Amino acid sequence: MSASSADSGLLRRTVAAVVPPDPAAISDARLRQAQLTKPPGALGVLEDASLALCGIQGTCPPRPLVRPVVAVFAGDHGVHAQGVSPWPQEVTAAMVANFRAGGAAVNVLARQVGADVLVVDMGVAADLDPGTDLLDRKIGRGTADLATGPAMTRAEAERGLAAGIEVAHLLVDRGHDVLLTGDMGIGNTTPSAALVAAFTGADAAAVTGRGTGVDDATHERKVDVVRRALRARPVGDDPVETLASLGGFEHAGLAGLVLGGAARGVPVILDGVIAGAAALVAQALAPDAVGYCFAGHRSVEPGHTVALERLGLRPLVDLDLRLGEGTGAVLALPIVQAAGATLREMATFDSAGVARKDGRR
Ligand SMILES: O=C(O)c1ccc[n+]([C@@H]2O[C@H](COP(=O)([O-])O)[C@@H](O)[C@H]2O)c1
Ligand SMILES: Cc1cc2nc[nH]c2cc1C
Repeated sequence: MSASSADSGLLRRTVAAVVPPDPAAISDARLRQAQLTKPPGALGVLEDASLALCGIQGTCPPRPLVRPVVAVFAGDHGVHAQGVSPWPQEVTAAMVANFRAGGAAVNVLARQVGADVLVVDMGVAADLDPGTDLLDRKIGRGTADLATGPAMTRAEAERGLAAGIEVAHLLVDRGHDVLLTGDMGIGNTTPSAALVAAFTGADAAAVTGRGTGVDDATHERKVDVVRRALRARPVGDDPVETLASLGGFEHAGLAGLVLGGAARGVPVILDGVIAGAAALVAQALAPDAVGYCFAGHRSVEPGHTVALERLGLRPLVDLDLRLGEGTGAVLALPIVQAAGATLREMATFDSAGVARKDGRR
């Protein structure tokens, strides 16, 4: 079997394995929520998150999330040649080294919450030192330039999706019970904007932001690149082709991680606009996969808000972050954990002997 048919086979099987979150566990969670010693609804979004967690795990109350891991998918982008980022491409590889040394923001935040950080090389344009702290899934040394043609071949996009699925299986097999998405790739807010525009129909100007902090001229160039790519290669109804046309290797890996996590019944906490764009790919392939996702935060990038609306996910944290790496997902982890803990540990009106609103005991 060729690599490409093995990849498309894994993708097909994974999509078929994604079932909706367990409705019985969700309805048990709703009943239990109503019995907890608080006015109904008073824990707000935590209550919704607790129901979602029960659905994902297929049990009520939900199991505690004790083995979190951030998978940081890294890749470079041919579209960098269009001058869409003020940062040199070498920063991608340099930041990967920083993640591995434990010095990046995501490492600091991950240590705060006891999460492991694992880097996945999806296509960094440099040779990286091998090691157990790095998964080598390199598809190429950066994608092709999406401004002048498809960023990836279909086979490359399928390779990336399959790699992400395999990473999900590997991490769950290692005992991780919640997967957090991270990304690193200079230039990757441009393909993210293009994917969001492609999957939502939004205008390029509405979804293209300032990424790492680009000036007005660079921002205009980004919008133009996204608009021209969408015009040159109109979006069809095949999500893998759209991913290949406009996306990055890390988007493919992240979309695969979402599909793999959903297929394994494990919650996935999404980070910012790169993860949001990738989740749109996963949603187009397997709509029920979104039921396994939490939106960790809302990034400053305008395309992220558009993506979250299409995904139907409410961000748990909104702190004007625009870093990526998984930082927003990591900050949201304690909120998801807290949601489960309240459902698991709070007393009920009956157990605590607290009178209900109507005076009934
Ligand atoms: O997560 C986000 O929403 C986000 C928003 C802006 C920038 N980033 C990060 O910044 C890099 C891409 O920015 P740029 O300007 O080079 O396209 C890449 O490494 C991303 O992880 C990430
Ligand atoms: C320094 C730096 C760190 C990053 N982390 C994620 N994206 C990044 C982009 C830059 C430029």
